Amino acid sequence: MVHGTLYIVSAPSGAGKSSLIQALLKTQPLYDTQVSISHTTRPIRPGETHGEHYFFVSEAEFTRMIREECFLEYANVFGNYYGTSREAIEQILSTGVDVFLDIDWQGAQQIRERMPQARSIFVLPPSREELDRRLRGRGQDSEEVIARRMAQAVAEMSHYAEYDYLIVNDEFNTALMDLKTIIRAERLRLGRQKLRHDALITKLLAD
Ligand SMILES: Nc1nc2c(ncn2[C@@H]2O[C@H](COP(=O)(O)OP(=O)(O)O)[C@@H](O)[C@H]2O)c(=O)[nH]1
Ligand SMILES: Nc1ncnc2c1ncn2[C@@H]1O[C@H](COP(=O)(O)OP(=O)(O)O)[C@@H](O)[C@H]1O
Repeated sequence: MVHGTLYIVSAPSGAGKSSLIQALLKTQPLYDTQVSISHTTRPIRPGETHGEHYFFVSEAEFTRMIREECFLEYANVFGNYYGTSREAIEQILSTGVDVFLDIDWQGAQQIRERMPQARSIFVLPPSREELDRRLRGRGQDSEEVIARRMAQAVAEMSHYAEYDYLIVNDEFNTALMDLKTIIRAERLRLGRQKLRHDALITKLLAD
């Protein structure tokens, strides 16, 4: 069985990474690509569903999961804990499915250390003004929260050079095409193709 690829996607809040991942998933069958659902101690927002956007847990539960080494990575982001379940990821990858992690730069660093074969993608907005517009356009945050997010965005973006790929999400469909191109190229790597086309290669090279 060909092992799936783990993709890390990071971006400052509002750059459009959730929109890109969701649009990508719509074009890929579930047996090819899935997105990991993180655990978080952040309060649930209106419109969010437990087990769909996140698994919303208490700090006591999160601390227990850290102690029992349930997380492949975890980090404190904007004062709340977020973590990726080790068991879920390993199980999905072992069935040959590619998995996307929407995580911050701290989580990305931990994954790179533990799974050097993972691929990482950073998404940048086309300008600070546009990032500000997109945050406001979501209609989700107060003026104070937007100012805080803009400051945090600069801190997150300062880590862009640690990633394998960089996408500027200006025109949405172009950025989506860039994301699909990365995945397609990764699937065409020799190691993966050799396993996938083992029978064909054997036949072609037979005496
Ligand atoms: N390290 C880590 N970061 C995560 C995880 N899940 C989400 N994040 C990051 O936490 C940040 C806040 O996410 P969220 O609460 O959904 O808020 P929003 O994306 O800013 O609206 C984003 O940068 C996410 O990429 C995770 O499991 N691990
Ligand atoms: N290329 C784009 N052009 C214009 N608006 C965009 C683009 N990509 C995303 N958006 C919008 O920007 C807002 C933030 O996108 P979202 O995917 O929630 O960001 P993130 O997950 O990075 O926080 C959303 O309202 C989304 O519809």
